[in-house]
Amino acid sequence: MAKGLFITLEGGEGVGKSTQLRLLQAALLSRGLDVVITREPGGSPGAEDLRQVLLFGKNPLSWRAEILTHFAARYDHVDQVINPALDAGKIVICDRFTDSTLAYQGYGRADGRPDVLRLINTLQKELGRDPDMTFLLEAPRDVARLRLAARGAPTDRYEQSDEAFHARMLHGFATLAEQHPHRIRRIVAHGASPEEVNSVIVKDICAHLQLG
Ligand SMILES: Nc1ncnc2c1ncn2[C@@H]1O[C@H](COP(=O)(O)OP(=O)(O)O)[C@@H](O)[C@H]1O
Ligand SMILES: Cc1cn([C@H]2C[C@H](O)[C@@H](COP(=O)(O)OP(=O)(O)O)O2)c(=O)[nH]c1=O
Repeated sequence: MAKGLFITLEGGEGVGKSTQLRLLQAALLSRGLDVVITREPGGSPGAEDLRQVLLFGKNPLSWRAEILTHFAARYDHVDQVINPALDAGKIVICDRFTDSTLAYQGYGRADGRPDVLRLINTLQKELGRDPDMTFLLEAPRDVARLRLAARGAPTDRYEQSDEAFHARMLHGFATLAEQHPHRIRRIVAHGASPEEVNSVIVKDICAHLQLG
């Protein structure tokens, strides 16, 4: 069976993940590579339904229910979209994946509580699909907030969380990057144009694929 490449983009809101996703798709397609772009929560029809509940549902879920719902969406997305594309030898690039659950639910909501991290890591292990490469886009929170205000999309449950939540979440991403230095590459996502940020990421992917 052909083996594809599974790449994820991570980071706080407004750091430029969606922008990089589109630029990466174009850059890799122009090199003749077969690319699928997708996002979480969502990415499959059923998971997109769950996204509405997670981001815009009127009633807050308990922490266990919130984590299980993110993983219900993720299992459907992996089963119906990500695994079939990887099995067909494609490059799959996903805007957010399990590192976001660890950072937002594990660190942002639960401040790194061991039982919460354990539940997330157990669900991830059972899922059986880990990213091959992860790009963690980093920009100061003030810069990201200005970009979000300029973007003007409707704000979801997580964007409305207080600054202490965001600080814990960003600390979570930094901790994950320290724990997984071979998989997670930290990318400076401010003070440079989207195209300049993109060229750093494309270079890294091409080196991984041993392309010139
Ligand atoms: N390197 C960059 N410099 C300045 N603005 C950027 C950069 N990358 C993205 N943006 C802008 O910032 C806003 C948020 O970017 P977006 O890709 O939607 O972030 P995310 O998906 O991480 O929330 C968008 O309006 C986008 O055009
Ligand atoms: C995948 C995932 C996302 N999230 C949050 C992070 C984001 O605030 C939100 C997804 O919103 P989205 O608009 O896709 O991201 P962004 O604002 O970065 O462009 O869901 C979690 O809390 N846990 C998760 O497992």
